[in-house]
Amino acid sequence: MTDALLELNNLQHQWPGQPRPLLHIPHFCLQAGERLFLHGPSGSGKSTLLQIITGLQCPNSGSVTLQGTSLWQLSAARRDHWRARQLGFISQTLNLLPYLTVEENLQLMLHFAGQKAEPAWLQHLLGSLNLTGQRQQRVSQLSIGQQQRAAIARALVHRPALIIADEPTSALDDDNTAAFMQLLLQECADTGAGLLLVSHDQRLRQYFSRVCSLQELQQPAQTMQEQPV
Ligand SMILES: Nc1ncnc2c1ncn2[C@@H]1O[C@H](COP(=O)(O)OP(=O)(O)OP(=O)(O)O)[C@@H](O)[C@H]1O
Repeated sequence: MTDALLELNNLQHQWPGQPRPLLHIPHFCLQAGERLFLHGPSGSGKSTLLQIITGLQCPNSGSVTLQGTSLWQLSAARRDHWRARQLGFISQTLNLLPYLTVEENLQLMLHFAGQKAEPAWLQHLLGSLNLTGQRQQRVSQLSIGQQQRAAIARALVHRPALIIADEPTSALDDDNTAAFMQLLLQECADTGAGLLLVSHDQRLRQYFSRVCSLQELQQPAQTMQEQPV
């Protein structure tokens, strides 16, 4: 028995037209409550890996196991169901609905997750992300940094077991980055969520218990190096 939250085994992926596999990860494990900062050069495959873990892109081979369930063996409907309830994903493209308000975007996420809004939690979440004044504004009327914070709120609103973030601070200033990280760490501590965050932003490394490069994940399991901070 293992209390692994996320486990990858013999994962391989090659995009059509590429001469060789982009990803080959023999073994990777993230425990519940663990916070991992993953980095690597542009184009090395970090976003591709996150798409595979979040159920958006099927790998060529290998397994992605989440809370003991093999993600890519589920039907598409059950995979969607799992994603809505257990996953909080902050993607580079944000994927908010622009014609809805910030609050409506959050309510929609809660609806998909089968949850009801807790007013105090919504207030705390939006306040922590400095979005109280934007709550009733349409996403299309927000600055890019405000949209990024709204996407963060949406990823956390249903209190997921696994939080995946792809460059979540690319449009944030220092104060908003610090506030976001404080909220994220508090959320992981409160709920025991695991966190996998991909970034080029070296300011963020200090907040993580585990830091590694994608290249290190691609080495055979017995020589894999992890670098504590
Ligand atoms: N849908 C796709 N179809 C074909 N090739 C793709 C697709 N998505 C990504 N790639 C290719 O896979 C490689 C890795 O891209 P990916 O976005 O995963 O890298 P990354 O490490 O996240 O980069 P960055 O740090 O710049 O965001 C690139 O060569 C890219 O062109």
